[in-house]
Amino acid sequence: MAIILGDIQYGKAESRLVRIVRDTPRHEIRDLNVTTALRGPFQNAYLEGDQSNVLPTDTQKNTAYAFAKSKGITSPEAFGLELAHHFVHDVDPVEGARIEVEEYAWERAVVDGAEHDHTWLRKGQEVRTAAITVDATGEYVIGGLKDLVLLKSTGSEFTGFLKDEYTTLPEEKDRIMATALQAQWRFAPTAGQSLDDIDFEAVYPEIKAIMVKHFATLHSLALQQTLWAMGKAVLEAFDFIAEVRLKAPNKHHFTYDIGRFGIENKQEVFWAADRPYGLIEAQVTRDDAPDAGEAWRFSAGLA
Ligand SMILES: O=c1[nH]c(=O)c2[nH]c(=O)[nH]c2[nH]1
Repeated sequence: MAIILGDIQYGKAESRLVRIVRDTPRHEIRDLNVTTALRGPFQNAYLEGDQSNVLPTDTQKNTAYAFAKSKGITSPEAFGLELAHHFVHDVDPVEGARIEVEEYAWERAVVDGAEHDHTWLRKGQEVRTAAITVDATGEYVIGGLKDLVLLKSTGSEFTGFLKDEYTTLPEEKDRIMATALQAQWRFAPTAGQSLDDIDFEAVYPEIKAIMVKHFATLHSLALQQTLWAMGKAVLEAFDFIAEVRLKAPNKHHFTYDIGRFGIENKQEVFWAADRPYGLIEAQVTRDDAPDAGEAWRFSAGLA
């Protein structure tokens, strides 16, 4: 019997990085949480304590801060590609890099009816995510979001489900449907196109809008059906997106029994339970999608 070292990677997780562009009185802000992970011949660091191939995680962190100024941040995806290219192409032993980015959005404060130049309020909505991998097999970019909290107060039902001796759930023709959506989409440039041709900044709000629209407008027979509609619509809208992965906790809202107090409840008063929750997941893919390769191999699970 031999004990072997399996998969390895190492890096700096969750470098909080804020970039202000202040070339004019009207500043711009990007607020990121950056995770880097390197893959390559680092076995001897584990087996023998030999650091000769190890680019310190501290250096990886420094590189992210340096690039925030020298390369700028046009999008989480493009920033991740810059970092991944650098580690793989410029740092000799590195064979692969995985960069995961979260972005927290800010909106300008409105003061006396006008947008302020250098004061922002944190936007309370979703966190934008990106996961970038570069290695000898190719380059992979995944965009995404998480914690997009959505609720519709009608237009959702759940009936006709399988029942056995343990089923107590009543059929519901008109219910609240709510979730905190996590979605990730894999970019796959079409023929003649490269990742650099994709306008990640323009695509992000459009994907979010498509998903919100289908959540709102589909009369939902189940959260499963809603996820399918959202994922399919994104693929129909963008030929350079190959695959969408969705994860949706079903944030149950139970009609509260105020009949016990002689008060009728016509879907007006609910108990919003936080746990347990149904967890509905789906992958929606083109049947001719290029191979995902290393795209989904994760590091810190941030994105
Ligand atoms: O949209 C739903 N899907 C389910 O699978 C399910 N199961 C459940 O109890 N409620 C719901 N709602």
